[in-house]
Amino acid sequence: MNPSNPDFRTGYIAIIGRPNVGKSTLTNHIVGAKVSITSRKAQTTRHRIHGIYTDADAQYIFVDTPGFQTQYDSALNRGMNKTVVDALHSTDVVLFVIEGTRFDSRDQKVVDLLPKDIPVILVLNKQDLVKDKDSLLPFMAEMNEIFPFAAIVPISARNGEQVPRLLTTIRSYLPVAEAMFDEDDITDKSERFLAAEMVREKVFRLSGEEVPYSASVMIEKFEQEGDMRRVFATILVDKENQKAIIIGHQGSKLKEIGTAARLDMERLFGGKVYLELWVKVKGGWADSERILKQLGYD
Ligand SMILES: Nc1nc2c(ncn2[C@@H]2O[C@H](COP(=O)(O)OP(=O)(O)OP(=O)(O)O)[C@@H](O)[C@H]2O)c(=O)[nH]1
Repeated sequence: MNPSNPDFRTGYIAIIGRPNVGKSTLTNHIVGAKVSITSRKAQTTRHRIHGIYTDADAQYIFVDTPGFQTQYDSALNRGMNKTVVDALHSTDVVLFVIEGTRFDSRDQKVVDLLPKDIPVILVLNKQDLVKDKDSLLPFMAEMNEIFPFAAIVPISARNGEQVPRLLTTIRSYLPVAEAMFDEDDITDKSERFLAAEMVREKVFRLSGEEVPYSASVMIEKFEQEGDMRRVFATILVDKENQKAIIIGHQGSKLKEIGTAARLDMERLFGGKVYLELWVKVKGGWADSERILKQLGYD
């Protein structure tokens, strides 16, 4: 127990919601560092990521679940949905994020997964985009009919509006317990994992619509010598034409991806990074359980 605060609380919080509602943006805003990746494209977060935020009264340990996949059915997506469900049952509070004052059939699919034995807070994100503020109260009343939410909190993850209130609400559902992580721990994921996420984010951001979500990144080697890190990574794609897009004219796109990823790594790791990237074609990997295991999705 924290002797200076006998009511200090610590707990796990899962964030769930269909793709693109702003789950990563919310985690990043609270945790204050880029541990999870955001992108305009849906389905960019595949791993469970713990973001940790500690203040004088509580330690919030966030599990950022992957977007609940309702569209495709491959080994990867089945694994992702299982991760979502597992994450929910090992937490103290679940945040269910939806957009503004919209609730559609994809959100309903997520509601069907919500646990009945853990408090679920409904987060109405992107309030900055809601024009008709009068629609909020009736919408909240409607939402109360579809599930016994512990609380409903409208926020804007992008500008941080009402996020402190969300934290206070979450805290009231966390158990009284001492902190589990050092105060400046941002994530329990390894630098190796974060390096792969950063490369993957740049591939999505910089190679445009032609490269689908099947692109993945394997770290072949990660070495550290003092403050200097050497990262050797392979970008795996499905098809030859995707490989050509990622490499670009005379390697210009790959260079752009590499530079952007390296700068992000240097910022997060706090030291120089040497990054070497390759691109390989690996047909049909999304359906191969063996390769998924190698990549760490089990
Ligand atoms: N206007 C506005 N945009 C937001 C807000 N929160 C998130 N966004 C945007 O919505 C898009 C999706 O946000 P993400 O945080 O990647 O969404 P996600 O739910 O983690 O998505 P997946 O990883 O695909 O499951 C991004 O372009 C964000 O900038 C908000 O409060 N207001």
